[in-house]
Amino acid sequence: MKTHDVSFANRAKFLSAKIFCYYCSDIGCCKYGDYWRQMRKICMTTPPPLRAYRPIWRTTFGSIWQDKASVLVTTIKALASAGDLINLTENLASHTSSMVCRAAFGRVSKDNYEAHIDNLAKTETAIGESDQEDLIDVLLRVKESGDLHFPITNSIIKAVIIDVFSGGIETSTTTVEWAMSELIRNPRVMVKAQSEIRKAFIAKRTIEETDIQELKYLKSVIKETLRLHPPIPMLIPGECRRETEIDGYIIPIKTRVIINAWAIGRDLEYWDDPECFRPERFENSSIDFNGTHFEYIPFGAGRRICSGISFGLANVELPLALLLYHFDWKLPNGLKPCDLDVTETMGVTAPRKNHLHLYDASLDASAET
Ligand code: HEM
Repeated sequence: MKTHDVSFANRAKFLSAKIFCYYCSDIGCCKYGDYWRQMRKICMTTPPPLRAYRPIWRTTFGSIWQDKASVLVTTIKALASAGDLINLTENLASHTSSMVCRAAFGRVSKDNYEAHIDNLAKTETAIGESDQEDLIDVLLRVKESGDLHFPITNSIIKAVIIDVFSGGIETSTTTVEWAMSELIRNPRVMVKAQSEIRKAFIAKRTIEETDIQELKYLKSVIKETLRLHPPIPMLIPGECRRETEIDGYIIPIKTRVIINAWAIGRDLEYWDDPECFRPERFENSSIDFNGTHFEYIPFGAGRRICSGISFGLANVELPLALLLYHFDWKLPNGLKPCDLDVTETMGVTAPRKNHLHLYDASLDASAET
């Protein structure tokens, strides 16, 4: 991934990607080259006011972020006060999808795709000027600006939206779901994480992004979760672009390459007691998921590293912090932490096989006092 990254920067071709991603015209599945470079630049690297991911950024760190998070808390509080068992998996999936929909479609429902085109014709603001624009608006404006080596079509816009949906929803939901599972299985870590958050958030009316950045232990909990449960355990399969020699082996062109990030994160050669959930291993450690530490690659590495890391993390940090701040989670039916089923599903992503059901014990505690 370090020395030969460019040789393996193509994606393996799948019929499903051809169908779902408009002949692989999205960023995640397209061939490495100038088209990929243009699309990644439009989404990420142009100055912030112009970049297409800007509405994602604004949604994540703006007031919508707070509103959606408070809906999550209110919904769960209502279920908890009725004494219901809470299906955390479903609630988290619904929260993350509504964040992603807001960033992609704005207030207009997806059925009104044509309304975005009408809006574009009516308004005269330049790209990035309006604070109301969503991802589709920005992409349509980039398309209209015309100054591109590979002109953007409506199909390309749809393919980029598919990337945001397929890359953005299940990954973050799965991460929070596994973090909650590991915290339930490790009560010591749960207590430590909750006390950090409760100390930091006490007397705060709203939680800002900067408040989350202060939560050092929570960040280690998330890193440890991504080590043991990388949401895309085999990354996105790559394809060899030119014959390459590695350690005396000749890798022929078009060889499909699958990298097992799940196994790398549990490799005894690099990790002490790898099966143990111990966030402290990341304290005073420079190991990060930015693609430069090859023993830890939950977002991949090299040229094709995930382009949505900030959005993905924000969609993990805030809901997890709020779940730990507002509720005291317990397993139902007197189950012990070690009884929690942690079977994974097989697939592109690896969520829990069974939904995570917990109940809020804070009401029991207040009833006793
Ligand atoms: C916790 C959240 C997330 C995780 C763990 C994650 C993980 C990954 C991984 C493992 C890859 C493949 C990297 C490789 O093959 O080397 C990837 C690629 C990608 N991700 Fe994410 N992702 C997350 C969130 C997001 C979000 C929120 C978006 C969109 C806004 C996104 C968009 C993409 C795209 C477009 C690619 C393809 C990049 C390329 O081929 O150039 N991801 N992600």
